[in-house]
Amino acid sequence: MTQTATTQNGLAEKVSIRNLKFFYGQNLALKSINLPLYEKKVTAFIGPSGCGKSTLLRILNRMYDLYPKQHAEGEVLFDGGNILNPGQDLNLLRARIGMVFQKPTPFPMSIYDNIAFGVRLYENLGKAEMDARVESALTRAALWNEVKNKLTASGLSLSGGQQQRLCIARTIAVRPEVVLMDEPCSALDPISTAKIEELIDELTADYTIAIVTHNMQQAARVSDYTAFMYLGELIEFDETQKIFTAPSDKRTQDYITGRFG
Ligand SMILES: Nc1ncnc2c1ncn2[C@@H]1O[C@H](COP(=O)(O)OP(=O)(O)OP(=O)(O)O)[C@@H](O)[C@H]1O
Repeated sequence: MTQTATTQNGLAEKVSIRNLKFFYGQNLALKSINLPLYEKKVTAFIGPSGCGKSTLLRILNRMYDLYPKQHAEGEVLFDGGNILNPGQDLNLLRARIGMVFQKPTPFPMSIYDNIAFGVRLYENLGKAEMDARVESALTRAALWNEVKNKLTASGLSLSGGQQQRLCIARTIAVRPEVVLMDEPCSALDPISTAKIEELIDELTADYTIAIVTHNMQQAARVSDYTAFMYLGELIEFDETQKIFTAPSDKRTQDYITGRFG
């Protein structure tokens, strides 16, 4: 049973980040961040290089656990539980909070198996059910028509833009609740970028999405909420339209108008 807190503005907080600090060794990279991710909304993280956007995203599915000497303090509440707790089941967490990386990273296996591989880790589906799951994930990721006749071809044989859509299909095939995207279009041409942006728009019907982007226009186009970060701090969080038309903080204003960063 999913529990989600509803806030005063009527939106449900799928993830609540509270007093979050993050350390690389002794270095404090995030300074007490407080932020909601609203359910079935897209939240963009923007800010100059090194401000902590990727660090924040990687905390949300405990990617940092793979590295010694990195640790987080505070709370990241996901359906009421703190995912930073040592007892958190990381496999389960990563099935529920999936991630798409900057560079498309298909597995060196067939298009079909790229999708089925992750599903098999969590579910024991029969052939017909798995076929249906693969088709629906590829359809949701707007890739089915391009690959339906070559599902046994290697995922690596696809173009960069197709590979990124394959990675998105792979992520949603395990039916996560939250999808994290770390600059998902930075390695793509404008047409593939437009496809991914359309896809993000469609996915928001079912998923809560957090996206890191350097591209201001992209943040303005795809997100409902925007968090502006600077030097490890969250400077401003608000509706995207407000951030881009009437930000409260001068540093946000300077950044979105290209005065620094
Ligand atoms: N593996 C690491 N070890 C030590 N410090 C790190 C490591 N990764 C990031 N940092 C530091 O943490 C801070 C935040 O980095 P992060 O990559 O999260 O920023 P970012 O906003 O995503 O930057 P960019 O836009 O350039 O990707 C920076 O000061 C960076 O130098």
